[in-house]
Amino acid sequence: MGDAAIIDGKAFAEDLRARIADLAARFEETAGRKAGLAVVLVGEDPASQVYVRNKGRQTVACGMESFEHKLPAETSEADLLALVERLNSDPAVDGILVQLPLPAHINEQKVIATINPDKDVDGFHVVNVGRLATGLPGFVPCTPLGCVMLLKDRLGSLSGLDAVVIGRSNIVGKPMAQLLTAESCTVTIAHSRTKNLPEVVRRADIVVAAVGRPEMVKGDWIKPGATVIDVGINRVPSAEEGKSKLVGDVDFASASEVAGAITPVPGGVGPMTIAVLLRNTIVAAHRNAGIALAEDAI
Ligand SMILES: Nc1nc2c(c(=O)[nH]1)N[C@@H](CN(C=O)c1ccc(C(=O)N[C@@H](CCC(=O)O)C(=O)O)cc1)CN2
Repeated sequence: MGDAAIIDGKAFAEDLRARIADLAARFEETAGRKAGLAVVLVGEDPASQVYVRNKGRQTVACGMESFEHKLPAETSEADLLALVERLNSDPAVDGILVQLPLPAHINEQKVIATINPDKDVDGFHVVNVGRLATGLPGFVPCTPLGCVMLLKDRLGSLSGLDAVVIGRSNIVGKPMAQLLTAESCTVTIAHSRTKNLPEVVRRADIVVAAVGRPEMVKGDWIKPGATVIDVGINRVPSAEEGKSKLVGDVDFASASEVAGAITPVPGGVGPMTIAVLLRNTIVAAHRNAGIALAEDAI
C-alpha cells in the first residue's frame, strides 16, 4: 500500500454518535420525551435488512426511540402511503425514513413526496432538495453530508479547491456537488459518459467517486496528494471460492499509492451514513419541539 492517510469513517462516526447521544439525553430532559425515528422497510432485500437493523440499534444506543415498520414485499403502494401519512401525524416520530430501494411496483418518488418535509431526515423530498439548492435550512442527504464532514475534518477549509464528483444520482452525486459548491469548491460533476474521464479526475484536489462501478477509478487518474472519497459499496466475488468481498468505486491499492488521503471500503463513508441519519433526527426533534440547537456545531 502507498503513503495515503486512511480516513477512518468508522472512528469519526463513533465520535459523532457520542455527541448525538449527549444531545439526545439533554433533549429528553428538556422535552420530556425521547427523540423518535421511524424506519420503514418493504420486502426482504438482505442488504436493506442489515442497514435497517443497524439503524434501529444505533438509534436506541444513542438514547432515541426507534419505530421499525417491516412490511411484506407485496405491500401495496396505497398501504405504504397510508403508513407514511400516519407517521407524519404521530407526535412521537421526529424523523421518517423509507429504506430504498423499494419493490418495483411502488413509485419511490410518490412515497418520498408523501413524507412531511420537516420529518424527511433522508433529505430526499423535493422541498429539501430545493432548500439545499437555495441555501435554506432543511435536511441534507446523509451520505453526502457525511462525506463533507470527513473532508472538512481532514482538510479544514475546502475553499478554492477543485472537486470532481463522479456520479450524478439524486441521493449522492447531485447533493454532493451542491454541498461542495457551498464550501466554495470549484465543482465538476462527471459521470459514465464524461469524455476523457481520467484526465478530468486528474485535475481534482478532491475526488468523490459515487458511480456504482467496482474499482473503476485507478491510481493513475489521481493527482498526487489529492483527497479521495469512495462512496461505492460493491459486492464482488473474492479470491476465496464461493465467497464475496466489498470494494468501492476506487481501486484502493493503486489510488492509495498516489492520494494524500483516502477512505477505505468498508469503514470509510458507509458508517457515516447512519451516524448522519441520527444527527438529522436529533436536529428534527429539536426543530419539531421548538428547542434551540447549534446545528452547525454537530
Ligand atoms: N432511505 C435510504 N435508503 C438508502 C440509503 C439512505 O441513505 N437512505 N443509503 C443506502 C444504504 N445505507 C443506508 O440506508 C447504508 C449503506 C452502507 C452502510 C455501511 O455502513 N456500509 C459499511 C459496509 C456494510 C456491509 O458490510 O455491507 C461500510 O461501508 O463500511 C450503511 C448504510 C441505500 N439505501
